[in-house]
Amino acid sequence: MSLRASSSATTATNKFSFQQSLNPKSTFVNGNPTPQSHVKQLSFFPIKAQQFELKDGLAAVFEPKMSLGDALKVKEWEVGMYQDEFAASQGIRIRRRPPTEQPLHYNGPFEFHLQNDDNTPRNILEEIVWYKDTEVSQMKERKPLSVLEKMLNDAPPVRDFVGALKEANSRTGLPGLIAEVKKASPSRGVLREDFDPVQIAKAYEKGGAACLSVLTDEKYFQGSFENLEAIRNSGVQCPLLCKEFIIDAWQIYYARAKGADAILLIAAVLHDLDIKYMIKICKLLGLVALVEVHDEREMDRVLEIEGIELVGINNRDLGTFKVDIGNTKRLLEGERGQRLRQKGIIVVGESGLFTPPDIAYVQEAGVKAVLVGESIVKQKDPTIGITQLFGKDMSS
Ligand SMILES: O=C(O)c1ccccc1NCC(=O)[C@H](O)[C@H](O)COP(=O)(O)O
Repeated sequence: MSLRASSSATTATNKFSFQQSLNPKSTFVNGNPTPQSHVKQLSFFPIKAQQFELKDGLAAVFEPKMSLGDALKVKEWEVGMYQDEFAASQGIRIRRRPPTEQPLHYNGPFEFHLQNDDNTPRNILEEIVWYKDTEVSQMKERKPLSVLEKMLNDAPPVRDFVGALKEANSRTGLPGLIAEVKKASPSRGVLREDFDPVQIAKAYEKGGAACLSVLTDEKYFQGSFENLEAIRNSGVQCPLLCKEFIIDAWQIYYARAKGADAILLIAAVLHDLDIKYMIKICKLLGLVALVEVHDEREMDRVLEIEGIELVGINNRDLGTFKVDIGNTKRLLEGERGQRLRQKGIIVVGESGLFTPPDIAYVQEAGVKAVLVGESIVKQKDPTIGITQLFGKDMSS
């Protein structure tokens, strides 16, 4: 197998190699199983060929003479280096995985890890992403794409997420509601002890929610894909957003297989090439992506990407947990708001919405939909929670 490839990262290269990562055959190199971490890393950038400057100024490219194992190690190192560098060039501070492994230290019979800047997440979002990286690798091993293909054939048909939001907005004159089925969160702890996801979903639907957002992350939100599947099979008609930290295209296929109609892409975590590629996969599967931004720079990046139908403005800073609904207004002011309208993008106001004046404030700023969790999931009867949030019965 030739390891020679272009040394520059282009869209085409990424597309090709991403597809390679989705091919279950790529878990084998020369017939031998490849450690999953290598395959994942293989999926991004090609190995750089060694370039030598010749006397006449021409560059010659040589096939590196090294074992495949060594070549993969070099590649792993390169991928880690370039991925974060590339993301950083777009203002992304979240590192996809720890820059260095935690070295083991020995002291007599004890072994321990020393913490340093390179192996300690800078904030909760980075911690979630690092954990997700390991979790997804394990899930992919258990359910490679060949298995997912069969699950996808049996998946329920996709429902029109954007259509449901538009319909609710024109029917009520208020932003369409994406009601969040969330048991807990890192910032707020457990929101509801008696958490029955299907019962809550039914109560939301009865209260007039246009769509539902179902947390599937287990470690930090106490959610699950079983919850998503159970809601989808319960007779609830609302389209479903799989609220997950997506870092790998495999997760999109998995979400669809479990009944999702929409998925979340967080611009603070994903660089532009990832977002573009993942949107293509969504379109292939009939899903819509809610692309979430928190600041002007993320909004500007997203405005340059074609094919986006839904942009969420998160009022919560996922690094610091600070919530400010003024963020929605700030990001929709002036030219940005104008460009979003020209592109026909539906804007979703997310987080920290508790009262009818909050809803009026973000609606005034330009949102056509809102994503709400805490204020309605905590109510004894979430149906009444929705009526209180909007100040009117949203079901008719
Ligand atoms: O809410 C958190 O603590 C959190 C931490 C890290 C990543 C994401 C996080 N939350 C996701 C959300 O932003 C909310 O679930 C969603 O927008 C609803 O917010 P709310 O109505 O305030 O519950």
